[in-house]
Amino acid sequence: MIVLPAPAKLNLFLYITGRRDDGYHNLQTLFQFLDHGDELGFEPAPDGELSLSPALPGVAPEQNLIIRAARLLQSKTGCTKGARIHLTKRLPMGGGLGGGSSDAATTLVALNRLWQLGLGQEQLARLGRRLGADVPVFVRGRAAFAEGIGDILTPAAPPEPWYLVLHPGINVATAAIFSDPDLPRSSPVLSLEQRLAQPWENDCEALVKKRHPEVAKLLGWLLEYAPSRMTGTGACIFASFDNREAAEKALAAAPADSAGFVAKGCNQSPLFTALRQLKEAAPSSITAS
Ligand SMILES: C[C@@](CO)(OP(=O)(O)O)[C@H](O)COP(=O)(O)OP(=O)(O)OC[C@H]1O[C@@H](n2ccc(N)nc2=O)[C@H](O)[C@@H]1O
Ligand SMILES: Nc1ncnc2c1ncn2[C@@H]1O[C@H](COP(=O)(O)OP(=O)(O)O)[C@@H](O)[C@H]1O
Repeated sequence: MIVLPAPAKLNLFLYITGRRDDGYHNLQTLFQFLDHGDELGFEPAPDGELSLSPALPGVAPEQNLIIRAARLLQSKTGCTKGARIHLTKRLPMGGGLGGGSSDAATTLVALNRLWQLGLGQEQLARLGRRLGADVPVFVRGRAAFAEGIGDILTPAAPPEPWYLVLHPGINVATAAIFSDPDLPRSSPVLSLEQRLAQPWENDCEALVKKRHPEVAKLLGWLLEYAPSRMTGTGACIFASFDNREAAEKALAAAPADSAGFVAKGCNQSPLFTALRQLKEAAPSSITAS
């Protein structure tokens, strides 16, 4: 069995620069990975069989991005091999941490190798884009400044601090935020250098705080410790710290109705770190790109 991580991401900043004819929005956002996330195990199975265990509560297997990624790979390549996939789910769903997208990306990368399909990263990222706007950055595995709908990527190397990530115990539906008339949609298009030099903000934050007072309350609490923001369309918020101990200390004091974790920011995805380690351990069974 191949076991690989599906790390979380943070949107260190997120600006909405316009609405497109297809209903999607153009963004300027900075993605960074965390050394915390889901974990997936992959075993070969015969006759194109695909199974996922355990099932995710509230998500039918055929709707799960893991099965959808595997089916997309089968149908695009005509591959008749199958897989049994085991999921250890740690990331909250609808938390703005990209868990579903990361699961899909890890599935594409892992099955490309398990089934020896030989697709390149570019092809996998293009397939991933059909599953979700956030999938390509996880397939590429490098911290990035993203434009377009989040899929036009320029590698970036922001500082890699320790983060405290807190979840207020509610889920935010990405589509509901993007369809709200009150969402600001007219941030200017700036260069990466200009964006990095300005204060880092999230255009979705004020609206999510208004719709979900739980997010506003928790953010108010965290701001007492360190500069804090929301990731993606929420519901999770994060603050950066110089060291792990300071982040752990804030976590220990967090309100009882929140949940959270401490993790390190990573400009290289833990998925690719794990693939390299696997390659070093057994060069013939798996290759990292
Ligand atoms: C905005 C972000 C920032 O990371 O939010 P989070 O989901 O992580 O919170 C993501 O790009 C989300 O990516 P992902 O979750 O893959 O989005 P998708 O499944 O493709 O789209 C969900 C819905 O969000 C809206 N959407 C998404 C991305 C985008 N650039 N413009 C949009 O308008 C669309 O209404 C779409 O129906
Ligand atoms: N493997 C998966 N993990 C998480 N969510 C999934 C998965 N497959 C499908 N979904 C659906 O995608 C939605 C968004 O999930 P997720 O990526 O965790 O949130 P976000 O985009 O806010 O970070 C979930 O609410 C769920 O309905």
